[in-house]
Amino acid sequence: MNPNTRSTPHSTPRSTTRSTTTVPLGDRSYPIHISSGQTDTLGRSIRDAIPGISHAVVVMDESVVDPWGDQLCQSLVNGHSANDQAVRVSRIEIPSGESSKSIEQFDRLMQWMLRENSDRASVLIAVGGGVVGDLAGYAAASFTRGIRFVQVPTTLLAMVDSSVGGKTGINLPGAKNMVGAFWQPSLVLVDTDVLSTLDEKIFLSGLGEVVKYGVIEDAEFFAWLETNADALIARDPDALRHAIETSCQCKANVVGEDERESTGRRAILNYGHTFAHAIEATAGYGTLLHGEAVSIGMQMAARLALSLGMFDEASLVRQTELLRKCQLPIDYADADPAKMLPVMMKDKKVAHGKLKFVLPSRIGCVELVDGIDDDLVVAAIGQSTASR
Ligand SMILES: NC(=O)c1ccc[n+]([C@@H]2O[C@H](COP(=O)([O-])OP(=O)(O)OC[C@H]3O[C@@H](n4cnc5c(N)ncnc54)[C@H](O)[C@@H]3O)[C@@H](O)[C@H]2O)c1
Ligand SMILES: O=C(O)C(=O)C[C@@H](O)[C@H](O)[C@H](O)COP(=O)(O)O
Ligand SMILES: [Zn+2]
Repeated sequence: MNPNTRSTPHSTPRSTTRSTTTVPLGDRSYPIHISSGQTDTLGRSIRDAIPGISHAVVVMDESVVDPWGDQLCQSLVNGHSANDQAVRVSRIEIPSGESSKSIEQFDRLMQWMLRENSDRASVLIAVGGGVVGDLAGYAAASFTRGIRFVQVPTTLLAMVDSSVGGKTGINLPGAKNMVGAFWQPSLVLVDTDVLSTLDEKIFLSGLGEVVKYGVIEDAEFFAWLETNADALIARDPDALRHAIETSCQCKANVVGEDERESTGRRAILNYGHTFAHAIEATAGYGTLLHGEAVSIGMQMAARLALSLGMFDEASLVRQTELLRKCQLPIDYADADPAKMLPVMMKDKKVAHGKLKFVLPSRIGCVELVDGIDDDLVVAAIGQSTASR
């Protein structure tokens, strides 16, 4: 584990009303507030955190408008004292699904923001999962060259990963997240109550990124997940809170040390993603959920590390069993190395034509490795199809 990260033992603590983790980025530092039972005051919290807000641009996944988006807009308008100025609220719905991380939806958003007379003082509020967070975050980074924005994540995956760290963007047909910007939010507001309307399969996909944190950085957390996977799947509030807080803390630490993925430190968050993004792009965006593709991708990466002699069989079995417990896919019968390899060469970790992989050396530790023979990569993908 990195010496700067938290080292508390992973017994499950009792939930408290609200906890806060800070993403440490100097004068651009921001809080992640994690609460439960406060969905009717989210707008109030935004007004408290961003005093003087007069125009809110609320970008919502169409599936979360009723009730979460509506509640948030209501409390933005109502939740003010006599001294506050009124807030004008512009709201737009984004079609659900990965295909909305597109140039078309980005263009639609920009044109609409202009029609709504948005300006540099407007604050964009993204309400949804990673798709809306990434798309709306990129809109915030781009409109008038950058306006403030707030992330209100509504999926487990968005709570533990995509709402934190400022990677925003959209997909190109042949490459995930290929167009975008690093643009940090001013605030992340997590309320676990919003998960009550989330489908089981989508909830479980978020566990893919949660397991990732255990493998890349925190062996104790990994062991805690092995013991508490059932509680998490049952959405036990204390287990859920602990998993979200630990994941956010890990991501906040890493982002604080390497905001723009320039030293290699942040690249560890990309564990499993070189394979996962190639699966998503070749299967067709939305065929697999991102967290599912990450689960399969981590298995491919771990098998590759095993074939290089840098990871041991027992650790691979532990990862496989934990992902199985989380009811995540561990293989992808339709994986096609011939199609995936060219897409993998579009990975953002490619530099000077060389691809780097994030590979585990043990549970709790990964390394960046380049110069790997294509045959070994093809074999690691092939094992995914062989076990069908
Ligand atoms: N920026 C980052 O650092 C980062 C990190 C991880 C993933 N991502 C991106 O995030 C995306 C995946 O995010 P996701 O898994 O949240 O997918 P998503 O945003 O597509 O949401 C999944 C589904 O859940 C629905 N939904 C969302 N919240 C709901 C709720 N509370 N109740 C009912 N339905 C709800 C949505 O309509 C959608 O159909 C991918 O595009 C991935 O690349 C980005
Ligand atoms: O925040 C990061 O850094 C990550 O890599 C987190 C990933 O879970 C996430 O899917 C991210 O969007 C991937 O980034 P990319 O740079 O490979 O597109
Ligand atoms: Zn991811």
